[in-house]
Amino acid sequence: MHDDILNTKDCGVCDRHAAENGVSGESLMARAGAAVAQAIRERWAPRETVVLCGPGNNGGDGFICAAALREAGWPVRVCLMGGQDQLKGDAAWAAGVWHETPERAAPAAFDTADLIVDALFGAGLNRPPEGEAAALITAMSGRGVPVVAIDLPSGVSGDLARADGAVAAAGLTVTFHRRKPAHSLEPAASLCGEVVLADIGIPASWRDAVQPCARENGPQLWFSSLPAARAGDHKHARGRLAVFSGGASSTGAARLAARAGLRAGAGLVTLASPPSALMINAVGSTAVMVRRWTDPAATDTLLENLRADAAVLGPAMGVGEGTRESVISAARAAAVLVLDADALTSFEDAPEVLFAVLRPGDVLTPHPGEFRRLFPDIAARDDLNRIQAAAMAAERAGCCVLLKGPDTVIAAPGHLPVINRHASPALATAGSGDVLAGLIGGLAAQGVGGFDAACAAAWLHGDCALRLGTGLIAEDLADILPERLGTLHRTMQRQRALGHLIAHKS
Ligand SMILES: NC(=O)C1=CN([C@@H]2O[C@H](COP(=O)(O)OP(=O)(O)OC[C@H]3O[C@@H](n4cnc5c(N)ncnc54)[C@H](OP(=O)(O)O)[C@@H]3O)[C@@H](O)[C@H]2O)[C@@H](O)CC1
Ligand SMILES: [K+]
Repeated sequence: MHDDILNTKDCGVCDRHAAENGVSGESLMARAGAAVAQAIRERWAPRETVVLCGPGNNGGDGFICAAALREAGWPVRVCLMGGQDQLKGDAAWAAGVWHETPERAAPAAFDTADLIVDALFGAGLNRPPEGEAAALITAMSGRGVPVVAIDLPSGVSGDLARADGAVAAAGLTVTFHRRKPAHSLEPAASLCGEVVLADIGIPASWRDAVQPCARENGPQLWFSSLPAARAGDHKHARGRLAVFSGGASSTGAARLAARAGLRAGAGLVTLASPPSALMINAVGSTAVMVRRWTDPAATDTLLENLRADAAVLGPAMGVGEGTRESVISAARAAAVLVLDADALTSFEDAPEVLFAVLRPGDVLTPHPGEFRRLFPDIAARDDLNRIQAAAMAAERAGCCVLLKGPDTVIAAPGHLPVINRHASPALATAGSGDVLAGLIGGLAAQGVGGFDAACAAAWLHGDCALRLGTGLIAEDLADILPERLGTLHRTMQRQRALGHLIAHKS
């Protein structure tokens, strides 16, 4: 599947696997360089182009790209950092395809360029660029013309997905075979600009050699696990969700989550309200039921009385002993727990107490600050990317962890982590996280497993935001969900029908 993400080391394994199966490195490089030239020609008319080649195979791709552009009539110059006699293997072969001696790379080389192809470093970057390399990168980005990165913008670490030194942000990045973490995780993903994935002919048996490290989120991963409403279902059969409210002055978050749970299809949603919030929640809710909740230590009894299938705890509940006690009590009930915000921060001083009561189907939804409070040692490690950090946290917590961000990562023991980029910056608004927790709770209440519920909710949440655009407020998100779910069902039906048709014809 093209939504697989591979670590750079494993991409190298795929290249070697190709060689062992009769596909040479030269052939891979020929296709890689040609794909970059093709992507450029599809986007720009011929213009003065400078290709900056580095000392490794990324530079080799640059030579091939330059030759292909020249062949198509483009005015192209090639600059090389280092001597041509130092090029090895496939890169040395590719330099021969260019037929000319490349110019010695210098910052002034870009002075007349209208387009720059960055083939300095790719997957082989092994330290922050300094000296000559940094000066070339700075000059590339200072020119102010489009930069097309081959595989990765030079200076970006493909696995850690960040740049620790100089980097030139690209308008287009053409990568090969499969995306690497940097194409999907911030801050690197934004430095890549548009990402084009090119097939370079690696045999399908690469899957015998390596495992992806993650996947991009999409309905194909979880659509079949979504509940389909059946005629004759009554509200209790469609899942019961309980959402816990804060006190009188903090009720909005829980109401947002509860409404989202209903929109996600839960048959019955109850707002468990402390006495001070009871009237406010009753007045502020219609289809959502309201139930008096007084004793944190008896939260399990309330959940059992409600016969809750899932429970959302945390949004504006307050940080402290009461919330801690409620979570620990809730974990004794049968309901799947979705823990957000204050339900996470309340365990900052003793996260292991929380992890001890969680079950595999439960879901934690921390933003980076909350993540740091629960997993300080993991968050402090600069040798891990967000995929690895979330996966390690999920193993430790023993449940699903959804680490929020523009590149939300969802990880759970036994599952390949998923990155959700189907979202919009407009989601950075008050209450949007409460809606997400409610959507997960609503799906979990209907029997969707915690990991699938988190993946589906993250995608649907983002889909609603993309549809609404700038100016959205949290209230809008859940209300547009039925329309988005309808569109998704129709799209998936069409795809299935098309799949049947193709299978039938072939
Ligand atoms: N058949 C294949 O394998 C295929 C590979 N493909 C392409 O190959 C790319 C990977 O190639 P790669 O492994 O040669 O690494 P690459 O990114 O060129 O850099 C390594 C060179 O850079 C140097 N260097 C590193 N960091 C540095 C720094 N900070 N500052 C200065 N120097 C630094 C490092 O030098 P050294 O560490 O030895 O000093 C070494 O010389 C991949 O991204 C894709 O584009 C495609 O064609 C598909 C087929
Ligand atoms: K590059």
